[in-house]
Amino acid sequence: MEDDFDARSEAFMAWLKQSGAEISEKIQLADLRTQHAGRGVVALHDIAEDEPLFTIPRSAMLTSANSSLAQTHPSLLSALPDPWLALTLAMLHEHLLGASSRWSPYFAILPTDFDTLMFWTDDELAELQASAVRHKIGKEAADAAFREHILPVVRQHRDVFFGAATGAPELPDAEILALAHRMGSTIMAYAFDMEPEGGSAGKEVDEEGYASEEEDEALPKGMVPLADMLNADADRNNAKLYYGTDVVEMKAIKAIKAGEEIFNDYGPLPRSDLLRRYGYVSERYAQWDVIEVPRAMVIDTARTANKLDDTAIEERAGYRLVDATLSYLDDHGILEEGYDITNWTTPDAREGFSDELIALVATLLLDDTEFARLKKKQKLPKTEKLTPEIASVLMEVVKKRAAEYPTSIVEDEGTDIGLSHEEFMQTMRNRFLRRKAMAVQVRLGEKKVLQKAEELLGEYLRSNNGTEATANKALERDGERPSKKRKVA
Ligand SMILES: C[S@@+](CC[C@H](N)C(=O)[O-])C[C@H]1O[C@@H](n2cnc3c(N)ncnc32)[C@H](O)[C@@H]1O
Repeated sequence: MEDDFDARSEAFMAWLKQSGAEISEKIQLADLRTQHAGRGVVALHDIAEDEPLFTIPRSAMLTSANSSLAQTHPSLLSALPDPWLALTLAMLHEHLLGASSRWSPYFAILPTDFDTLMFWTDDELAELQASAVRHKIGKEAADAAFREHILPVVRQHRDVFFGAATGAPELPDAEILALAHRMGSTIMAYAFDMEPEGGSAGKEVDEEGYASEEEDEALPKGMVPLADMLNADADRNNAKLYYGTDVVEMKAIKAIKAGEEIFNDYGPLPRSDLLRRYGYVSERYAQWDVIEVPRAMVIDTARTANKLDDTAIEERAGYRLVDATLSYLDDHGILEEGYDITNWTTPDAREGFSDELIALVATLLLDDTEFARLKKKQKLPKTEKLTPEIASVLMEVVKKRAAEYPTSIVEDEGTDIGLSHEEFMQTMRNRFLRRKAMAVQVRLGEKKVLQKAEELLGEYLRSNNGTEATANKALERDGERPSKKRKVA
């Protein structure tokens, strides 16, 4: 490779050691560009489980509290509404300081361009077809936040950001915003949540130890040099960052063989979110792919199945086109913008659907008397098992959602099957082809979740006589309900 890639890696490692980091002789910062994975950390020798890989002093981390701006103008940072914006401004200032920044050798190895969805063109985004991730990119929201909170601060404090203070020439608004996006996106893909000593204290985690995205967003962010050079590949994680008082420590959590890559854990993300946040996809994340079905689609489908009128719908679901009212389901925390259908690990059709989605459909399928009884008891329908009526509605939703994607699984699979390594690298070097290939993986994963849903719901309905059950629903509502009554609450 003919650029200064290796020289920058070496300068970074030397700077890190001077900053007080202790780094095991058994690991190396490696050039993984032939795998299209930038830099990564690899084992040079066998490493035992629990062995320390490196220790970074908290003082070497780039946090808003450690930054140069915090030393000279702390009020500019404390006035910002969240930790992400504070670190964005601190990093923007540090970037303008250039060679005078304490972190300049670190900045020299951080990315300057990204494949995260924020930076895709409309044509590139169109390759994601009907993926719900297109509505979650947050580009406008980030842009609005930078215009409201970053740009005015930089403009009002020209003397802090430009000229003699930093050595940087004054920049036009568009360039300041572009820099803010670059720093903001670096934080999204590289920063760690700065947990207090002892790990995830204070934040609520699920049974697998992951906090919700909202929970994570509230934590202070910090850039941890070298810890953020670890790539991730779903469940291949073999190292973990531990938080001490003055240092953070990366330790092996499994035995690692010489030559193997050392991986962190970015979480159980569907490929859509991996692409949105980190700008890459890998087949191993397919296990966490989801398809989101919009609430309105579920409600419309259930309403048609149960012939509910608008007043009844509004009372049950708070669904009104103009003015969403608080409703029974909303009060019970059931109403979400959309519902994720997740991948199956068993042949049980019920598995991929959340309790909230089942509760929504089940409530909308109740007749008036059942609904009144449920409301009186302030309960929700039971959601442990599917019923043929619920399965029929879900089947219809799944088919409607699948119809929103213009190409089939077979067509998508034809686009990138059997690439040689050279062809793969060729694709990866071309920005449009690379992004298209990643978009195809995302949309294909979502279609496969839908395909599985259709297959398992179909099997369930065939063995539970679902079609007949749906047809009976209208009769039931007209008072000809068969005597075999389903207990719902
Ligand atoms: C925390 S950084 C890891 C270091 C990064 N490779 C670098 O060179 O700066 C996260 C970024 O690394 C890349 N990355 C991480 N895991 C990867 C993988 N398994 N395959 C390809 N790229 C990966 C993505 O670009 C991601 O946004």
